[in-house]
Amino acid sequence: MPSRPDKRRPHQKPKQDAKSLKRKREQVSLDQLQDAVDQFDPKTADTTKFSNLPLSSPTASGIEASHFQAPTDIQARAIPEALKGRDILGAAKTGSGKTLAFLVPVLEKLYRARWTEYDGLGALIISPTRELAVQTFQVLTKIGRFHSFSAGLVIGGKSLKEEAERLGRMSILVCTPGRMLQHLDSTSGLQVDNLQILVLDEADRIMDMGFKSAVDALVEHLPKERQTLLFSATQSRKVSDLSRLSLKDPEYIAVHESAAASTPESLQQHYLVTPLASKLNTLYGFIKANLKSKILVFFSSGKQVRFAFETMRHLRPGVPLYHLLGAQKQAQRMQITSSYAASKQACLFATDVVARGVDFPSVDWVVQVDAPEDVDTYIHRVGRTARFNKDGKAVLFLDPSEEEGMLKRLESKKIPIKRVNVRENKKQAIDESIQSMVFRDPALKYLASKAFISYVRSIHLQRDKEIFNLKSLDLEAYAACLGLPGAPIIHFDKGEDVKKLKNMSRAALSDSDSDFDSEKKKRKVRTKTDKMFERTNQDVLTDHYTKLIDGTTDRAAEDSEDDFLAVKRVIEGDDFDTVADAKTTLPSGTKIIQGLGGEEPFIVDSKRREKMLKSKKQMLKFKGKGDHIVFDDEGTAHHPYRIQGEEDFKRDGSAEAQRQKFVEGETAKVKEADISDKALAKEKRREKKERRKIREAMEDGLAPAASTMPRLETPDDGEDPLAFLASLPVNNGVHNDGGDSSGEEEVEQRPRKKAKKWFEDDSDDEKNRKKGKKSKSKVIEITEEPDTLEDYEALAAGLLDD
Ligand SMILES: Nc1ncnc2c1ncn2[C@@H]1O[C@H](COP(=O)(O)OP(=O)(O)OP(=O)(O)O)[C@@H](O)[C@H]1O
Repeated sequence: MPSRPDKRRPHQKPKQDAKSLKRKREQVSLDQLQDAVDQFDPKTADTTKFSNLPLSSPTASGIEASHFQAPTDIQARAIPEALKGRDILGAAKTGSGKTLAFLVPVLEKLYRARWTEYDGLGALIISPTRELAVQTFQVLTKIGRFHSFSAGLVIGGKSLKEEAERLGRMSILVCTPGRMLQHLDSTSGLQVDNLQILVLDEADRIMDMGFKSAVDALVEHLPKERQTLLFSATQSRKVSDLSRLSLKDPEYIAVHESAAASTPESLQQHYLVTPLASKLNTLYGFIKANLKSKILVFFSSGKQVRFAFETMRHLRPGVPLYHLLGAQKQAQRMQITSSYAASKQACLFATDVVARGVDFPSVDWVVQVDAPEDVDTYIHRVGRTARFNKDGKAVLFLDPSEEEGMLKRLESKKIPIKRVNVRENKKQAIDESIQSMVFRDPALKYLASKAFISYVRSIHLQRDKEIFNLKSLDLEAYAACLGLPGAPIIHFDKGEDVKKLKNMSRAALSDSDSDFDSEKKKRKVRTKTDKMFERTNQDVLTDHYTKLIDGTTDRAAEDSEDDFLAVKRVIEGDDFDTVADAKTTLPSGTKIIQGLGGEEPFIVDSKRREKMLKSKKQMLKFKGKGDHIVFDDEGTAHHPYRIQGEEDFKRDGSAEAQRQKFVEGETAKVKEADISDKALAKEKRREKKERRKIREAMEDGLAPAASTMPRLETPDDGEDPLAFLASLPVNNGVHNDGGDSSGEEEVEQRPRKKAKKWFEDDSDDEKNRKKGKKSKSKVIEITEEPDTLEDYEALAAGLLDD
């Protein structure tokens, strides 16, 4: 029997063949690509076009689709070296295209390694700020659109768990250092053992004091066998930094070293000398004179930014105003960044959070109201304009005391800067408007004091004392220009902390300018009280700050912020002359316990003292020493009799005289008691008489006259129960119709029952009275129990009468 042909085999074979053929073809092209890279010599090769570079087709297509044609200097030199697998230290002016210089090698490295999502993390790109990380990620998604890698952004703003779930399958991550470290420490699915390439954008910033610990810890997680690329406009060749990152024989590519300056030639740089107290006037005048421009204004801290923004906003200069600082929420930061980026004419007040790397299109002016901490910061700030061969202008405001030192520093880096003066007719004075605004708005006053404190603090912590000298600044005038009635007194910390702070860059010191700051915040445990205090201060001035602003603060007042919950003053018992005095002085609810032995009163004004109150042992001293007393046969307590000594007895006079004195005293006491007893008996008799009259009137069916009614305690509702009773038809006895007894009936019956509680039978009595006969009953009606001796006598007499 002929065997049946296997129909599956012929089908499978071509498929397998096609797959292996495809794989083979890919391998061949990868080998060719690798050969091209190896043979590419940037010094001799033509690098004027991207198409001349040895790049894979997905990367080349991505670059073309993003409309990049010719590589910039840094790109032309760095990309071929990086493609060869070398570590790079890249330094190029701001806006010269460094982002592409490291993104292209990243894509190519993973492409040539045929990286898949199952290989773990292949490339890690670290940025110092969230804004820069977002921007880098956007460029990556643009030029990498024809690749099949998965890429992620790790900058915080979402929950760690939410981010962690997605990290496991990412091939490329763009991150900020602090957040990435958190994931490396806690996210189990994140596999970094295979990491191929590490990139540090703005490397000098990432390697400085502010990020030092985070970066060192982060690098410890990564494998040593990897390629490392470091890029910045202000790159250093510090050996210590290179060893920290285990760079191997790195290629130093600096495209501006031979050039005249480290800033773009298309950038016009100016400075003007304006005293610290006039800076806001000058800024306002500047904005008013450049309403058709896109302006970026730098301040040294978030507090400065907020104060300037809030005041200028009220003055309506005639251009959209934005403000950006690290303390804002991530979504708000992103929204402001994109709104400002899209604007043609606008003014953004910002901290150094956007000083580095951020690529706002077409910024006309960069204004530095507060001087930068060093020349590098200056270069990065002014680098937000005149990007990629476009024109741009920058102006730096300097206090007269800062001029000399700052110019010296700028000259050392060959920065061409010219002095300019503000035209008289362009000067604006907004001091008075600010003063009245601050006077009216306590929140603004609070902000002004914070701005003052943070500025003075930042100057105090500056490392370069040749430029920044606190003593030469007119702080009173500065406080006045912020609308404050006087310069707040500031106490600076001493010792270790200051040393640490001085080593830190000012960017790191300003509020949350970077990822580092959020790390600092995380480390500091904030209690509910802290949060409550922060909240309170947002719109209400505390006493402390009122004093601070009024300039009346002293060290004790300063300290009050620290001991928010501490007992300010312990009230001692002897703070008051009498207990009554204490009661009127202390808040209601305070307990005061007077010791029996004449001790000072115990005042319960705190939890601790209240607790003490519960301790019997502690309270013993307030009970006094106790007195010895005896009880007589009648149970009355009195001091025990003691036999008087003979001498004491003689001192009181003769025995007869003492006896007489005693008799007289006792007689007087008896007389006194007799008078009061008689008065009491008289009153009782009168009451008894009145009660009898009422009873008789009721029994005869007559309402008693109001005047004859005895005064009874009225219930709370003010109704006299007797008056109520009198208004009812008197039934001459118990009303009972045999039906349901209503409430009224109950009320009616009650007094009768009470009055006759001792009655044996009232029917006979009634009959006898009606017949005018004298009752023969032996039962005597006793309406009241006898109280006094006289009552008993009267009762006895009645019995005898019978
Ligand atoms: N080859 C290129 N062709 C055209 N434009 C380019 C090219 N490379 C970069 N650019 C543009 O130049 C601008 C600046 O690029 P990039 O942000 O990479 O500069 P940078 O050197 O990183 O600046 P910084 O030092 O401020 O971070 C961007 O708008 C970018 O789109």
